[in-house]
Amino acid sequence: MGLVQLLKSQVLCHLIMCYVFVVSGLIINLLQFCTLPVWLINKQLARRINIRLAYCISSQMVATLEWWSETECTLYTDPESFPLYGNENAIVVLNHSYDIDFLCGWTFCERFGVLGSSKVLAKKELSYVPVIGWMWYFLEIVFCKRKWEEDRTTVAQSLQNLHDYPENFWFLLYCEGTRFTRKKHQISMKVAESKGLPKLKYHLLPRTKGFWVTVQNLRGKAVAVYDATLNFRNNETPTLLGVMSGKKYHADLYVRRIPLDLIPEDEAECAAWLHKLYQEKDGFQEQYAQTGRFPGPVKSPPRRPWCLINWLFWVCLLLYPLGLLLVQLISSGSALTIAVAVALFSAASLGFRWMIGQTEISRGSSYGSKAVPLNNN
Ligand SMILES: CC/C=C\C/C=C\C/C=C\C/C=C\C/C=C\C/C=C\CCC(=O)SCCNC(=O)CCNC(=O)[C@H](O)C(C)(C)COP(=O)(O)OP(=O)(O)OC[C@H]1O[C@@H](n2cnc3c(N)ncnc32)[C@H](O)[C@@H]1OP(=O)(O)O
Ligand SMILES: CCCCCCCC/C=C\CCCCCCCC(=O)OC[C@@H](O)COP(=O)(O)O
Repeated sequence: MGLVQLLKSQVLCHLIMCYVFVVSGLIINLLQFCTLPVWLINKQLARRINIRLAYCISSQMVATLEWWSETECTLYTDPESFPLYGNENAIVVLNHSYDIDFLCGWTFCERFGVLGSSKVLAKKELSYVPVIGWMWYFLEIVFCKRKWEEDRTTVAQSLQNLHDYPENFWFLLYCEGTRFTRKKHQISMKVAESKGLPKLKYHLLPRTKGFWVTVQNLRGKAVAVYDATLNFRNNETPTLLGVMSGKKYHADLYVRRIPLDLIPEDEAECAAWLHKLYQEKDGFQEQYAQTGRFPGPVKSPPRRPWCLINWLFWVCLLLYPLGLLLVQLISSGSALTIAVAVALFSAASLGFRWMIGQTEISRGSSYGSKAVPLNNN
């Protein structure tokens, strides 16, 4: 292990990264809060400001992946679709199998210039996570309780609000509804069996209602569905802590562009269409397992320097006051002050660990791990 690699793997280094991320994030959250009066006067201006403020937060995590861990992100896609990415509104359907699949998604958003405006159908619990969850509130992210009776109206309304959104966005849908685990897979395959659907090897059975409601409510705004299938080379199981420790991963993403007009409007037909899509995705994963690559040519966009520049800006801005504080603390010589500082430091470390834990499948929810009574209508 080289010296730089050794440095990157140090806990102290991770704590400093978390400190910069959280403190800059809270400053940005506060700035976002200050845009509320602008909403009343000029909603589109407020949205544009929030897109840029959100970029300052999410791009820090992208910079960690691209510049700190130097993870390689390869895109498999057809050259005709490539020029359209980033220049239109689209719904992205992605498999939910890795701790950092969202971060790989963000990396592609960054490379195609839609990181600040990118959206997702997210579980409500994430809206309470400081920095990211609070940022999402101002970005008009669509939250769901994963209780259809409650979600059907709120999700549709939030999607309708996006019709006059001023900048291009990608709307991410994890149709599996939760992250892949062996147990959740077994249960969802029992559901598939009871519904007479073919089994999937690499995916959970997709939940179709969120997809249908999204497609129906974004018609006229989004023009395509991007079917995105992610995998990692050499059976890598990437984690956020691994990325922060400077581990280099190799992500491969296969994207097919499907015009939205081709997706059926009728709910049952749309559900059948999505099930078929997941069977195809399963086939792509099987091909990847056999050959180590997805179909089609490779057309990877290069990483851009902006997220690194933003990150360095916040590092420089926030490390100086931290250094000053430490010097003052030590020179004060007061045992009580030092004890309080140690307690605060420990509490902050636990808070950082909790935030990182939100990305970990091993700490995921129990959603999808219990057999739900089937509605055989
Ligand atoms: C060029 C490059 C291209 C692309 C780059 C890639 C990506 C970049 C794009 C954008 C990035 C943007 C942001 C990313 C940043 C961060 C994202 C981070 C995280 C957020 C992710 C989440 O929070 S995922 C969880 C929330 N989302 C969802 O759940 C969506 C999917 N769910 C649904 O659609 C659901 O239907 C629902 C939520 C709307 C409602 O859920 P509910 O449970 O109430 O109802 P269901 O209809 O799903 O359930 C009842 C039916 O399901 C059957 N059933 C029962 N048990 C199971 C089971 N175990 N598995 C499957 N199905 C089951 C049951 O039988 C019922 O069936 P019916 O036939 O009666 O419908
Ligand atoms: C610059 C370095 C910064 C390092 C510090 C980062 C601290 C982490 C900050 C925020 C973490 C929140 C990220 C939210 C994204 C979580 C994505 C996710 O995958 O959610 C799970 C959800 O789909 C399904 O949940 P379950 O599988 O049902 O449970």
